[in-house]
Amino acid sequence: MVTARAPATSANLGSGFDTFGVALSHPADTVTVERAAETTIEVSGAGARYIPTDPDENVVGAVADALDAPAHIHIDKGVRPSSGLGSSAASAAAAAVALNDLYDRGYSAHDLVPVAAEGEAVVSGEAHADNVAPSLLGGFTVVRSDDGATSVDTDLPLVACLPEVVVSTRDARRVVPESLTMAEHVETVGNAATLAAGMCRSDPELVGRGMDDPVVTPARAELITGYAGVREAAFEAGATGVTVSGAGPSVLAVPKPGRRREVAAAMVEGFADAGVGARAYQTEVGRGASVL
Ligand SMILES: Nc1ncnc2c1ncn2[C@@H]1O[C@H](COP(=O)(O)OP(=O)(O)OP(=O)(O)O)[C@@H](O)[C@H]1O
Ligand SMILES: N[C@@H](CCO)C(=O)O
Repeated sequence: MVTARAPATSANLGSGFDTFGVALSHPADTVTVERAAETTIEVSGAGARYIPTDPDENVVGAVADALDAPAHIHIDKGVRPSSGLGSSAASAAAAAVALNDLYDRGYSAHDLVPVAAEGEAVVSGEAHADNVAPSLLGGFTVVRSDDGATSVDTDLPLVACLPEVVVSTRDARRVVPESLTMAEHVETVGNAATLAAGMCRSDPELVGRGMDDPVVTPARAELITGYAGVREAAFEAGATGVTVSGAGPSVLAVPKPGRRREVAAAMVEGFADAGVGARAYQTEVGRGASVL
């Protein structure tokens, strides 16, 4: 029997749509695997009743197939599904690490990125790696379709505020604009490059400034009740940048040093003002998945 933990993640970071991601130090999923003739799945924890146990519908079933590693798989969810915090990716990453160890496959964390991404295809129809890469590798990650993932360790406090509403990735992808102007392209590239430089320097001011995105985030913000008020409240409380986490509904903020608690409280209050319950994780950029 092998148990692995894989962290929640926040994809996009505004300017890096489908490209950037970070691992959060918490929350996380924990997956325990035992050799079996056929894969079976059991789920407990946050939102467990919304998660299918059929291996054809759960991300970990696709991971077990990809590794040719049938097992009884128990998923303990710390990351609520449809949260924008990479819930399905956390299960896929933890299962990949646990099954790799159980069956002595010898793959590296980088090798496991496309394996865990097969799990994501079960949920969204596409093998996106922008959540599984940070969940496996930790730190700040950049994924490109043709050459895997690059990761950078960084030291950065974060607040991830999860409201009690559900936005599915499928719905959030439907509102993504099909085109952008040259001016929007130039602004986005400038912001993304600023953010990446900020991550390399562990500089919350640069990261926050680079999170602005004139294209995808405004369209998705419309799906999140209270987003504008939450954003404003976070800035007033000392955030350097605020954006939609992944496909939403979570909202991610980078607090100035020493302001994390205030930013978290302001975001919860911002959602409350819009009549929406929410919880805020006071977290930071963390490590990737590991066997416990
Ligand atoms: N092991 C799993 N954990 C969580 N969700 C799963 C799992 N297997 C299948 N799913 C399904 O995936 C969907 C949730 O995935 P979705 O991509 O919408 O949310 P998310 O992973 O929290 O978000 P995001 O990728 O935006 O950060 C739900 O429909 C859920 O039933
Ligand atoms: N990059 C993806 C992350 C969610 O899976 C999106 O924003 O749609």
